[in-house]
Amino acid sequence: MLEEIKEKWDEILLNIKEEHDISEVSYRTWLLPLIPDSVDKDILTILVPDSAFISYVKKKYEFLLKITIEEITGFQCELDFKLKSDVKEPEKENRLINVTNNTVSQLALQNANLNPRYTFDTFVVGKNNNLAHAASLAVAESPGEIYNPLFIYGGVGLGKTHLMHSVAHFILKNNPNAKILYVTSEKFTNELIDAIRNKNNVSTTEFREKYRNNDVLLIDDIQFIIGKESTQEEFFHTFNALYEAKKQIIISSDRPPREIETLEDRLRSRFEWGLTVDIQPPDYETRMAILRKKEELEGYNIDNEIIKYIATNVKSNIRELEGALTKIVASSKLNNKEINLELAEEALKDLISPNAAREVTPQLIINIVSEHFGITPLDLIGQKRSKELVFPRQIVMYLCGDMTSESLQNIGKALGGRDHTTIIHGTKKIASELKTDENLKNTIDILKKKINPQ
Ligand SMILES: Nc1ncnc2c1ncn2[C@@H]1O[C@H](COP(=O)(O)OP(=O)(O)OP(=O)(O)O)[C@@H](O)[C@H]1O
Repeated sequence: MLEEIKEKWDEILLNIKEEHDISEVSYRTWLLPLIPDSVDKDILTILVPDSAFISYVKKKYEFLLKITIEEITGFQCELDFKLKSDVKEPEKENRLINVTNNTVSQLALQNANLNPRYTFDTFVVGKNNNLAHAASLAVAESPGEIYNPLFIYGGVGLGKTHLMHSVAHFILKNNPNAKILYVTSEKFTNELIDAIRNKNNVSTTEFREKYRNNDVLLIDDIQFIIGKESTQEEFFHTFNALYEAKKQIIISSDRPPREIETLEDRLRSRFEWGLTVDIQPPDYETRMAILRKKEELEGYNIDNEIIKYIATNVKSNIRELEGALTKIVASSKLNNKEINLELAEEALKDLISPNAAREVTPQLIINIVSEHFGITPLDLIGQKRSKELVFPRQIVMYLCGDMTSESLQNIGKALGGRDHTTIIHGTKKIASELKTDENLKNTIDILKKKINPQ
């Protein structure tokens, strides 16, 4: 019987997918990895790659597997799920998940505050994020039902935001009317400050409605509400209201709840009610797969040697990994030169040099501030004077004065060759606004923590 089941296994899995309308990503995550291993009397043993998800696969797919096996092979059986690594050597694998028809409307994405590029299809699964990916997918399939809250933690630029948005996309695709809101903890805090002061005529009641009236609330970088008592208090009530109504909450942080020292105990324990999963830095194979995926998405055509060079040298941050690829392509276009190893080495010398590590420099501040405000470093140091650029530029001036020992001349130089009087003016302006503007204080606080996380 085992032979027949093995022979027809693909057919069985595909049948489940088609008959029960299982999405491509769920099919690849839960069903494709299942392996029929042995038959003993009427018990079929199936191998599962991850222990944390045996119970999920059982709950969601055991019945479907049983009836489909019977339908296709005539074998009436009970199923026993075993961990693959207990039986066989684990395999190395990176799965590129390709789901094409993305039908979530632009408006729904905007309302929920989602990045259209951050979906499960563009997320590369490797050993470093396997569990976080599977947990996110399980939540996307059954929001509010299994892991609530889902708490995802990991270092800078490792894909926490990408995963959170993927869950939201998936839910919106299945249910376009789902009410979903993604927000950073900075935005949550600033809106709360505004509501308490009744700025822009937003009352605390409206604030509460906005956050509590959701099917799914995604809150990013929760570590930044640490130490802010009134925000923690408000978030506590938001959490309770959503949780009691069985609405899904997904939280990200740079560390697990137990390591967020100033987090109130009542929040810490609530964060641990659901499932906590981490994302680690990617291994070499995953870095290669991410670079290839990026290459494919952007339509680049880059020699394998160059991809290997980047994957070997940029290790701990996926944002930097992607940035390295973009930098090489930009450098080739700008200098009108073919991409080769020499050009790659030159383009990445700052990133890869051993001294490039975490010293607070004007360049680091420029990079972090521009990312925070969603502008490019080139625009930030450029000559345009629109409000969206002037404000972050002045913040950079202020932070360079506060966090580095660079001279005004050097700060001006890093900011595209500006005069020292401009730097003094910008710095003073921010310092004076800081005296009265709570939102700005919160933003500067967060930027400082991003620049110097210790
Ligand atoms: N597994 C992955 N596959 C493909 N792209 C990835 C993956 N992980 C991260 N990325 C990409 O890396 C970049 C950084 O990811 P993201 O912003 O999600 O990180 P983060 O962990 O939220 O960072 P931060 O701590 O700064 O908030 C994004 O462009 C994202 O698409």
